[in-house]
Amino acid sequence: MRVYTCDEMRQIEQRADAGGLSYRQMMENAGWRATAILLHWWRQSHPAQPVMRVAIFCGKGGNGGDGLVMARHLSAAGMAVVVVLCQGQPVPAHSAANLQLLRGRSIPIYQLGEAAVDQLAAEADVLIDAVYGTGFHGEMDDRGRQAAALMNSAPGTVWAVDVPSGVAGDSGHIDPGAVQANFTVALHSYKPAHLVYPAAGHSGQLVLADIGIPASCDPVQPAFHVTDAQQVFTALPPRQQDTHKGDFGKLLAVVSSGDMPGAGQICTAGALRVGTGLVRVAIPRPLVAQYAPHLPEAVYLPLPQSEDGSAAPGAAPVLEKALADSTACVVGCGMGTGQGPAQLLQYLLQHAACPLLLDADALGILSQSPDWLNGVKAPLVLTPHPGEMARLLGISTGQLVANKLQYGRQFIEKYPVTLVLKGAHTLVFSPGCPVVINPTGNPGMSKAGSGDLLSGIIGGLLAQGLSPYLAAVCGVWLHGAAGDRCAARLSQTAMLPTDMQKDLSDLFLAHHR
Ligand SMILES: NC(=O)C1=CN([C@@H]2O[C@H](COP(=O)(O)OP(=O)(O)OC[C@H]3O[C@@H](n4cnc5c(N)ncnc54)[C@H](O)[C@@H]3O)[C@@H](O)[C@H]2O)[C@@H](O)CC1
Ligand SMILES: [K+]
Repeated sequence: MRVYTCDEMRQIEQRADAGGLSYRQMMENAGWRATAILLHWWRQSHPAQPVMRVAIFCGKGGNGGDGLVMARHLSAAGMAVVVVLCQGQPVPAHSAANLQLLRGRSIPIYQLGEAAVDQLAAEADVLIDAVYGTGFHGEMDDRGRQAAALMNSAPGTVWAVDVPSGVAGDSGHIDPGAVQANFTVALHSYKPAHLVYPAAGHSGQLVLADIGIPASCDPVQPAFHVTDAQQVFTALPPRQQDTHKGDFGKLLAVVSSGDMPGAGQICTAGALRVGTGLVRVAIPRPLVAQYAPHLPEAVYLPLPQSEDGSAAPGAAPVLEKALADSTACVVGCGMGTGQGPAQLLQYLLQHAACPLLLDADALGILSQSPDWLNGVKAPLVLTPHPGEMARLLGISTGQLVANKLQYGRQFIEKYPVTLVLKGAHTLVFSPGCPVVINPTGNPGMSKAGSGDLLSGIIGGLLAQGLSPYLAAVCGVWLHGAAGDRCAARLSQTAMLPTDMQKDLSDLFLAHHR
């Protein structure tokens, strides 16, 4: 799946133009393809109504030019088209030329603010948002907001060309007046804002339009990447015949306290289900009897327990031998945030040579002392949800969510870790790598225990020798894909993280692993 930034798109278009596909032709192709897609949808969804009433809201740039091309083709197809110029006359020559082509045809052209426009918007079956595209920056001006408000309040279906107006294609910043589209026709490639939530929620259903640009014009190292099954199963080598458990890694899981025994159990199961050779579980001693019947494959490292049910202060040295013998370590799931767990985390950060995954309570402890990340030798993977990430940064969850890409990038610049920022379309940030957008998963996974399973999956892949970046990217994809299978089997409402273990095995079976 192609995802290119607005800047990359400009370079792609430059290369296409230099290669002989003119800007004017690209605009013609964009308007023509978007028209074909719209007509196909209309004829499928409204078979008894041959004439669609369309109001096309055009800005002054290239996006508006696409709208003007659509006006010509929709009118030629017999649709009742009106054009509303929202920012006066088009500026780029190829947009202006397309306005010129409309003169002399029976297509009414209005200026935004004319009395008839409100009524036309209210009567339109389809409203086309061609106000701003990849050139949008900053805040919407009054006219942009006025056009967006008309489209958003109209009863018809809103189709956005390229990007819903008011949504910044790269950062995903959403202007308060932004268009809420039912459909968005993305030109040549998806833009980050189509896939990164909450901006993605403004696009409605996405349709990708080929506008004739050859793949040779695409960037060699794009800034974003969307994971697919092929990448995951290439990174996970098949298990060879002549192997033993030592070939598949040893994971140390430092997890659980008295009131959260399940978190560590789900994490451990996740690690085992992705094929880890050996999982050692360090938990407060009284929990061992609870765990063992459910997870007989695990090896237990009992820790002294404090009164609050978590590991007691002074327990850390118990980990020494197991840590030295591990190929990865997961810390946090349900372990508590008191003095004992804080000491365990600090010990692991100071002593681990193997990759270390920090989740849940480990992130809670870390938010009190983020400087603990300085000077850590072990490769680190952090798996916060937005609330945990906001606490780590000392900002509100709202601030974080509105600017996920910016905060994620800044964080890995400050601390060279692999950051898995969880949520719909989880993001993975890792130094020197493209930002990865995960396409799998569904709202049925928004349940306690889901993150613990993910930690176990990524931890297990780390233990088997995948790099932090690949372990995170593949782990997040597998977790979401198992969730999608589970939702199809049990419903998003009823599915549980523990159910997803079966789907994880089905997923491996389906890919002959
Ligand atoms: N460059 C090309 O060759 C192609 C461009 N195409 C279309 O052109 C779009 C990009 O065109 P443009 O770069 O002209 O820009 P846009 O059409 O996205 O932006 C419209 C105009 O609004 C201005 N603007 C941006 N932010 C504003 C704000 N906050 N307040 C007021 N005005 C603001 C921009 O400077 C621009 O003049 C693409 O999204 C796509 O729809 C397509 O026709 C395919 C080919
Ligand atoms: K638009």
